[in-house]
Amino acid sequence: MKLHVDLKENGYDIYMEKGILYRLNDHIQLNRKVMIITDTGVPNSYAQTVKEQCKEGYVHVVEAGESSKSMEVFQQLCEDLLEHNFSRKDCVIALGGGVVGDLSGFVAASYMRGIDFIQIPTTTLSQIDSSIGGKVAINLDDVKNIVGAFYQPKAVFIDTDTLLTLPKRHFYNGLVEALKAGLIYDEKLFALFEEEDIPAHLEEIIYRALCVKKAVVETDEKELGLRKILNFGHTIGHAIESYYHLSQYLHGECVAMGMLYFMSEDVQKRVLPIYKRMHLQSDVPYDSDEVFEILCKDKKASGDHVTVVKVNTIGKAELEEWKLSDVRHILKG
Ligand SMILES: NC(=O)c1ccc[n+]([C@@H]2O[C@H](COP(=O)([O-])OP(=O)(O)OC[C@H]3O[C@@H](n4cnc5c(N)ncnc54)[C@H](O)[C@@H]3O)[C@@H](O)[C@H]2O)c1
Ligand SMILES: O=C(O)C(=O)C[C@@H](O)[C@H](O)[C@H](O)COP(=O)(O)O
Ligand SMILES: [Zn+2]
Repeated sequence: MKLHVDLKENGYDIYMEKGILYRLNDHIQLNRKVMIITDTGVPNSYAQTVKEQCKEGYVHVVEAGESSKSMEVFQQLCEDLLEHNFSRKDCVIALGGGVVGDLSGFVAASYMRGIDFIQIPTTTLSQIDSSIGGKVAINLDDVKNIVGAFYQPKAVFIDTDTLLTLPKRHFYNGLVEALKAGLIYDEKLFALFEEEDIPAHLEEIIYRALCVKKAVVETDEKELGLRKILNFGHTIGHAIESYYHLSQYLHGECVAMGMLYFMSEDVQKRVLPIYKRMHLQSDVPYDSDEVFEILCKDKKASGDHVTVVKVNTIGKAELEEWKLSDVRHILKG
C-alpha cells in the first residue's frame, strides 16, 4: 500500500508493506553514503538489513529513551556525519521509534542546512504518527520538542513485521496517538478501539491514523491553524511528561491522561473502558502548580492565552482560546 503526502513542496510517499525493510532498494537510491541512526532497544538485525542494501552504510546507535533527544546527542551525530565526510548528496535514515525519528530528522535538517532524510519507523507510535508530517525536534531542560524544525522526510517505509519485537507497554503507548486521531477526526477509527480485540485491527488502525495525519498536514503543514488539532491532549500531556523528567511515563501514556481534561463527559464514558483494555492510567499524582508552570511554555501558548483542543463529539475536534488561568483551574480539579 502506498500513500502520497501531497505538499506544495517536499511531498513524499509512505510505503506500508510487510517485509519492505528488505526491499528499500526498490524505492530509494542507496548508492551513496547513508547514516543509519537507531537506538540500543531496536533489534540490531534491522540496522544490518538496512546497511546491507547501502553502498556505504554506517550505523550510529544512541541510547534508547527520551534522554537521547538532547543537544549532546545531536552534536555527536553531527560530528559523526562530518568525520565521515557526508555531503549534501548523502542521506540519514531514522530506524526506530519517535525518539530516533525526531532526533535524526533534526540532525538531517541542520547538517549542511539539510540533507536527505528517510524514516523507517519501528514502533506503533512512529508508524502511526511521528514518522510523517515533518515535525523534528530535541528537548531542552526537560521541555519537550522546544528546539526543532519542520523538515519532511523524502520517504517513509512502514514494515509492521518490525512490531513483533516491540514490548507490550510501547505497543499500547503508541496506539494512543491513533485513538487521538480517531477522537479528533475519524469516528470509524475510534470505533475500532471499541472492538473486543484491538491488536487484531492493527493494520487498519495504522492506515486510518496515517490518513488522518496526511489530511491534516496537507491542509496545514506548519501548524498555523488546523494542525493544532493533532496536539489534542498534549498541552497537559507534555507537562506531565516533563514533570516526571521525561523518564517515568511514556509520551502516549501522558497524552492519554491529558486528553481526558478536554473531552465531554459522554465521550469520556466511551474512552475510559478503552484505556482499561489498553492498560493506560487515567491519572497520576502531581503538583498542579509545577505542572502549570511547565505548561506555560507550550508552543500553543502566547501571552496569557493558550489554544486548546476539545472533543465534545467523537470524530470532531474544536479549537478554543482559553486563558491560561482557566487551564490552571482545571488542573486543580
Ligand atoms: N514528530 C512527531 O510528529 C511526533 C509525534 C508523536 C510523538 N513524537 C515523539 O516520539 C517519541 C516517542 O516515540 P516512541 O513511543 O516510538 O518511543 P521510542 O522511540 O523511545 O521507542 C520506544 C522503545 O521501543 C524500542 N524499540 C523501537 N522499535 C522497536 C522494535 N521494533 N522492537 C523492539 N523494541 C523497539 C526503543 O528502543 C525504545 O526503547 C517522543 O519523544 C514523542 O515526543 C513525535
Ligand atoms: O504532528 C503534529 O502536529 C503533532 O502534534 C503530533 C503529536 O502527536 C506529536 O507529539 C508532536 O511532536 C507534538 O508536537 P509539539 O509541537 O507539541 O512538540
Ligand atoms: Zn504526540
